[in-house]
Amino acid sequence: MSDDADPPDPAARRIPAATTPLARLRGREEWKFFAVLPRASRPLCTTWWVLTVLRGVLPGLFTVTVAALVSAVDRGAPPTAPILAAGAVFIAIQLLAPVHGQVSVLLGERLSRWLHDRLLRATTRPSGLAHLESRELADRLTAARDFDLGIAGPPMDISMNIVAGGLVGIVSGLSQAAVLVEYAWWAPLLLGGAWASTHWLLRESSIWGERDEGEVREAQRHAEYAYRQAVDSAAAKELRLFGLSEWTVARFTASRERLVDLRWTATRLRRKPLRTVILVLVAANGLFLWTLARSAQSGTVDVGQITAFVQAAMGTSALAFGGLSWALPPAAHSVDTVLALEAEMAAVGDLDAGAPAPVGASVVAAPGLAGAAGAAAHGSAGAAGAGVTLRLRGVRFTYPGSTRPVLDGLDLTVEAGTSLAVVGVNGAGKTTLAKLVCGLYRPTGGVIEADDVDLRTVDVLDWRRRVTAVFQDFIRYDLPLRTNVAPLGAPDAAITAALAAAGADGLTGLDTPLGRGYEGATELSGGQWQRVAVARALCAVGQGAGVVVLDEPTAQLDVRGETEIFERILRATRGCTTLLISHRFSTVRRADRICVLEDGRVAELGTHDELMARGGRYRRMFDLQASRFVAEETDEPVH
Ligand SMILES: Nc1ncnc2c1ncn2[C@@H]1O[C@H](COP(=O)(O)OP(=O)(O)OP(=O)(O)O)[C@@H](O)[C@H]1O
Repeated sequence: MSDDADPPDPAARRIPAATTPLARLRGREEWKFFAVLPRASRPLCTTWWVLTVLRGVLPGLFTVTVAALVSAVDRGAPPTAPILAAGAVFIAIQLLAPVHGQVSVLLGERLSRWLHDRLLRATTRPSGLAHLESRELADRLTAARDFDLGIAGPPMDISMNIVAGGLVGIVSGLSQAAVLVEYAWWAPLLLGGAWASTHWLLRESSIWGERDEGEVREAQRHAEYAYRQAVDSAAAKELRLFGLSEWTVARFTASRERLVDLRWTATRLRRKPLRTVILVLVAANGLFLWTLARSAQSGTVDVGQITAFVQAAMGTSALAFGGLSWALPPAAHSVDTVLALEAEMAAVGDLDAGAPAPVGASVVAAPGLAGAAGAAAHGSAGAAGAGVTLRLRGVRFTYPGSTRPVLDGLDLTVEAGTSLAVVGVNGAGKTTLAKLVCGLYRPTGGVIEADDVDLRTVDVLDWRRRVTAVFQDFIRYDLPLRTNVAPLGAPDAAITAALAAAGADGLTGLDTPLGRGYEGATELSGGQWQRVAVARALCAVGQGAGVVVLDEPTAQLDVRGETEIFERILRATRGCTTLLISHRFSTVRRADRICVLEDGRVAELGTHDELMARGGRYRRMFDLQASRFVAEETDEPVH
């Protein structure tokens, strides 16, 4: 097989340009925007369109009723019916406007919700992680979220209102232009064409087009990043300690100013076309009004008709450039990006995208899963899942977008039910190895086998049910302790047993929320949180996981706590296959075997005693840490 193939470039996955006019129309962002509205809410969308057409037609009707009134007065006929009709139309115009506004806002909110659902699906569904680490996709995600962030354009509920106003203008302009047909066939074409040309001449969206999109996205990304730093509590300590508050605000302001500049440039771009627009409008309206005046002089139109035609000529101006050209492009762009992201993220993030399973292989259940289900049924922390033998053969791995292999021909076997510690300098690839074993990435070369079954042929979700882990950057859920230990639920007995095994019993009640997000919540220390994360992994073991990956699980614990908890972990995971990553040799030495990772391969492998006797890298690292440790904490022997 071909190893270290270049990672897929998401930008290369764009859909080819459509060729037929209909396909081109359907490919337009504006088309897609209107096409998704019924999916956000069919009743609201129907009401919105009905109100749009009604509000568009009513001004034309008002013109006709007023003209009828003037004619009646001119002829000396009773004016009651035209007065009542004009009054009814006027009241309808006044009433429908706020109702339409409210419906627009509601529809905009529904659309936002629908887009959020799609975005969450796009980011969480792919089985791997590469889509979240791609800069190109991260930028597109930021652009897509603008309907929510409102950085480059108004938020969706406001956009929807502006779009509604713009569409009403177009329908009403057309209905007024239609009145002019009675005067002359060319009049609606002349005036309608002149006013409509402003949409084309004054398009400000050019600045947000392909040419400048990169700049806009970069400014959006920087603005969002600075904003997050300012509002997230995680960054609060360093911002204050290093005196970075003003600096962060300045960075946010600079990015926002850049966006405003880009928009101002777009506005300036309109200066030249503006002269043309004024010329076109003056010429068209002048020609029409001059012709109408001559008709009035010659007596070919009566006073009622003159009233109607002048009013209709003015009403046709509703066709002119307005909010539609301003609000629709960014809103439609967000929708288009959200729709495209689902496929693009899946193409990059799905583990099997572009990497077909070996010929003749079919997807099978994870090894030992039957045993896991049995253990899960018991629901006790003691019923550990069966371990599997993990075998890595010539494993290579290069991160997407990088050219440097992190793992480069790694051969390693961890026998079922044993523990293996992995040590190595920072950046040696220990966490990467853990992520590969967890099935979060596929190797770019070589094979990982579980009980002699190639993991590429195993359903990744099945496999992940067999594996549990404590990562360095584990999640601290702002939720009750119970949910933190068993997010998908488990019997209380299993949760309590897992907490006890992690030395976290007595921390707080199972129903007490952790973190600051809830009333009556308890805030834990770093070490206490780490015990909760360990309990989560041990609870999964009780539920049937047989492979345990521990990436610096005790880094935030004091030395006594670390020794004690690791003993507990080993006891609770007896029978499991355990991969331990740690820089603390007092923990590492307790593993059945230890491997030293260097240059993407195994440099040394053996038990603690074997490696010490060999006097190689492991021994040097161990002695270095032991001597420092003894110097600093003479009362705490390491051997
Ligand atoms: N998501 C990523 N994208 C690109 N490169 C990455 C990514 N994660 C890690 N790397 C690179 O891969 C290499 C190995 O990283 P890894 O986190 O596996 O090292 P480690 O041995 O666990 O280090 P440490 O002891 O510091 O935790 C590093 O050079 C790192 O820069």
